[in-house]
Amino acid sequence: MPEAFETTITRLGAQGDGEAQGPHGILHIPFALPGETVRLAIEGKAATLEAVLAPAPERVAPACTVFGRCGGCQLQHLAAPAIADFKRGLVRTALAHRGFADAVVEPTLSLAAGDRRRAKFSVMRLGKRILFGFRERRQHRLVDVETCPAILPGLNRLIAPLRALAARIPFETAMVTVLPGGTDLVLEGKIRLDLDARLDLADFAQSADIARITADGEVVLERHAPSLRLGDVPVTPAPGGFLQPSESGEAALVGAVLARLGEGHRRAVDLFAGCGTFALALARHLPVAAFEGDAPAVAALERALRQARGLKPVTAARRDLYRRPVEAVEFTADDVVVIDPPRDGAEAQCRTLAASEVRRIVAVSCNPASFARDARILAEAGFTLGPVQPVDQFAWSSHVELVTVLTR
Ligand SMILES: C[S@@+](CC[C@H](N)C(=O)[O-])C[C@H]1O[C@@H](n2cnc3c(N)ncnc32)[C@H](O)[C@@H]1O
Repeated sequence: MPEAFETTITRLGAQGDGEAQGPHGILHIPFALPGETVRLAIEGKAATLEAVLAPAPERVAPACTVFGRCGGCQLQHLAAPAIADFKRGLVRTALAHRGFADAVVEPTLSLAAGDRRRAKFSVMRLGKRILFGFRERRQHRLVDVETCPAILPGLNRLIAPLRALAARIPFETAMVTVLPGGTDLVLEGKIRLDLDARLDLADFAQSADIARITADGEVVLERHAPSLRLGDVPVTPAPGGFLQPSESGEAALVGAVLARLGEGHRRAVDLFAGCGTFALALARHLPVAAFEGDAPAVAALERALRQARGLKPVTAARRDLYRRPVEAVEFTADDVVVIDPPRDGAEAQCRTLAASEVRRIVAVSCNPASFARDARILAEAGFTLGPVQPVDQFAWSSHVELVTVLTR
């Protein structure tokens, strides 16, 4: 039997849930905000928000009708300035946890919501009914969506046609990326494509203006290259390959990296380079050695380099930087290193950087906790952490990125 409980929320936890002291320990209460008096239903350790008795001044009406059920957003009920403060706090806390309590953390650079160029939709078939949308928060169920305020209008326009396609072709997920050069569609789910299905996809590509369709790893059709410009070089990413989630986010991160390059370097080393977001911008200024683990991303970068004009020399190497980080002796004191690892961070790579002669590292991270761990390795080898810039390109989620520089 759930127990009714009234309390005041003390803080927002790392996942964006309100936290309060409950009868048997700390409670995590989704959609409750600090300072609010709330009525909860408690069952074991789980608390559900029943009513907000005294709302916080920062509470706002959510932008989406399925907010609260959909797993995509956690913070639509919080005003933008408070989200920016919360994310700055997440960075501060992660740094303090690793002994950087004195680090300068700048105000969050927040990018507008509604800009995301990629979405991964899931499909669930209930008899004749098709659910098409996003996973529910912490559930396997699906929230049927007709529109999403976090994504570009060009992506929203594809929801209805994709839902109709799902009634004819049994895919389980559809990842769509809207790029200036065309839309890329990646379908997955053990799809067997007979001739009729292939013709159907060709008609769909024509009517919905899709540039390329890939199904379970097979490029089924490419009407033209779904490309974007990175560092002003046309690049066609591999199907579903990593890209920054929005054009504005990409521009903000590239700008922040270039602003921290410093002077007098002979070469930039771009670690975890993807298909060249930073490498191609850096190559306007310096020769670049790019390293990346994903073979299709390296191939995309190499293809782009063959067409590029006016760049300094760039090498692109496929390398698993977890198992085989670039060794200390492969760097020189004249290198500036740019590093942008996945969420797990770059512990092994930072150990070889610590042992190298490198004096300047521009770090980009999507996980303040793994960044702080890796920065501690570098600090113990004499690096000083510069001002840290939080960047929020995932409006309404609890994610935050950061850019900074470490020097010695
Ligand atoms: C956060 S993304 C950054 C990509 C690129 N810097 C950009 O901004 O587009 C991290 C990149 O690390 C790559 N990656 C993941 N694990 C890796 C590994 N073990 N070794 C090398 N690269 C890896 C991913 O393929 C992805 O391209």
